[in-house]
Amino acid sequence: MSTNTAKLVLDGVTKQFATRSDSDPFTAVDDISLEVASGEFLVLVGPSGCGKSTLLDLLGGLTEPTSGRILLDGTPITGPGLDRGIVFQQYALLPWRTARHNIEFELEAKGLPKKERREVAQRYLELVGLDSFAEHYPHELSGGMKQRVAIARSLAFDPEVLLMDEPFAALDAQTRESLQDELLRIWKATGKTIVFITHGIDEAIYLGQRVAVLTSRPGRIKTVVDVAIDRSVADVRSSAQFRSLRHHVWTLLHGEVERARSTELESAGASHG
Ligand SMILES: Nc1ncnc2c1ncn2[C@@H]1O[C@H](COP(=O)(O)OP(=O)(O)OP(=O)(O)O)[C@@H](O)[C@H]1O
Repeated sequence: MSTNTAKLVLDGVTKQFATRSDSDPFTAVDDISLEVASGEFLVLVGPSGCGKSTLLDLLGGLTEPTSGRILLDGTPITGPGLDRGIVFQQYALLPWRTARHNIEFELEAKGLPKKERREVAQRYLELVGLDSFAEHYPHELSGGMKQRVAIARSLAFDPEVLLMDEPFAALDAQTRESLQDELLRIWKATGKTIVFITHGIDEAIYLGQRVAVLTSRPGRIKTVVDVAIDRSVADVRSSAQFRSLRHHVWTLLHGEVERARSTELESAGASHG
């Protein structure tokens, strides 16, 4: 049930897709109920195809639930809105605009006057450590820098909720780790509510205050794990607490991956039988 402090409430959310044949619709997300508190960093982790992106699309208002409801500050989400910023795996920057102008472009749509656009873009370029690359075009930036611009662009809108769909998946390990640190710093500085999707167990535990583990098809909430670790120690990922949580989440996920594999084998066997 919803509480006053919940930023997002998912209440019995199911999403089905029509299939080509006359058979039953395909259930991608099944009866998910979950609350995300204001200012919380929640990570969704689950096996491939379990409905993570579908869930994020639902939160973004890009698609509607078949049943159940999603509330933002107590009001049902009916479509995309400036109160939610989405960061995808792909950078989606305009190639003919500089980093600065990519950020300013979206603020134009928001109707901000020129001077203010410039100031806001500058602030967020600084926040993601790219002020000296402001006049560079996307092709002159590394993958990590492009993703920083994409994050800065989303933040510049000042959305209350940031929805991130595997934003660091395409990056090398070092860049990913430094962007994870940067995101945590930004989250602490801005107090945004973040819903972050990943395949990576380490990434989930490193970033999340809570990690929601999804089941394989259809996607349901298997468990929500509280990440109570001491983040002030050096090399958090090597700490005993971190390793124990990693093992816990790995065990939960591994069971789901095995289950998905045997279901696939069964249906392949049935269709050949
Ligand atoms: N528009 C659609 N029409 C039909 N089926 C869809 C549609 N979108 C997603 N699906 C199906 O729903 C299931 C969940 O997809 P989704 O992309 O949400 O999973 P995911 O957990 O994000 O996967 P991955 O981790 O591999 O990115 C998949 O089986 C997918 O084929």
